[in-house]
Amino acid sequence: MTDDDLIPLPAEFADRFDQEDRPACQLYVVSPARIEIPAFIDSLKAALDGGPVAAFQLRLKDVSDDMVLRACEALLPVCNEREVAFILNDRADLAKRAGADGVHLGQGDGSLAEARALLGAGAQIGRTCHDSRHLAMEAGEQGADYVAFGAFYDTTTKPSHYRPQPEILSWWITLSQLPCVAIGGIFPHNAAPLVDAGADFIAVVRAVWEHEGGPGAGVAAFKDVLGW
Ligand SMILES: Cc1ncc(COP(=O)(O)OP(=O)(O)O)c(N)n1
Ligand SMILES: Cc1nc(C(=O)O)sc1CCOP(=O)(O)O
Ligand SMILES: [Mg+2]
Repeated sequence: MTDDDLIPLPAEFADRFDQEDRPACQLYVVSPARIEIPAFIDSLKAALDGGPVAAFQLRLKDVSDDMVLRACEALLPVCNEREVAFILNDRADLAKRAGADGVHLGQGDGSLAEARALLGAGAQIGRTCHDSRHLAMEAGEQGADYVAFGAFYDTTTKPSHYRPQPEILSWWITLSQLPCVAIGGIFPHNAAPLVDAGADFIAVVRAVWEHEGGPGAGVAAFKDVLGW
């Protein structure tokens, strides 16, 4: 099944969920693919103290399981102290061992049902859905806690040939109460169309970690567009 096979919602469903009840869009900070512990502990503290951050994702690539677990051990307390959700990327098994608040799973990162069985009802489980309405509906049916669409803009962090339009966010929030995340090439200057379209979260890497003023300034720069 492709998105072309989807039947449009009947008009009477258009205001099925009262959008007034939806919380304002929040910031979801994703780590660089490589970090140095312990130096990154202070970088994370600076980022999380730069403004209200709802969630932090540890997204390490091409490192050992031991390194991921050591990073979790160092960074989880920083998030816990600030009541920021700690989400581990890719690996439900390591999320369980580390005591993470949840896991983000791409389409090739394993089944949502298995992750739920492992992590329990209280865990936050996110699913990458690229530009696909079908994948998002499937993720919702399979028990995801949020769906992520992207990449909305060009990004060197994770080059992607998927390019959703902001309208997919508006479509999703009309259809589902499950939160949606917008990701990919998002900076303060280009976030407004995604916020306006209904993103519950905007997820960012370079906007925070490559900000010339440091990660705290990177987070603080979202102040106006997120209406803090
Ligand atoms: C919030 C969020 N959205 C999407 C992704 C991408 O996940 P995935 O497709 O598995 O790619 P990798 O990040 O694992 O390279 C994400 N990590 N977080
Ligand atoms: C991790 C990730 N996932 C994407 C997706 O489209 O699923 S885009 C992306 C990278 C986001 O990094 P930046 O904010 O630096 O562009
Ligand atoms: Mg992945």
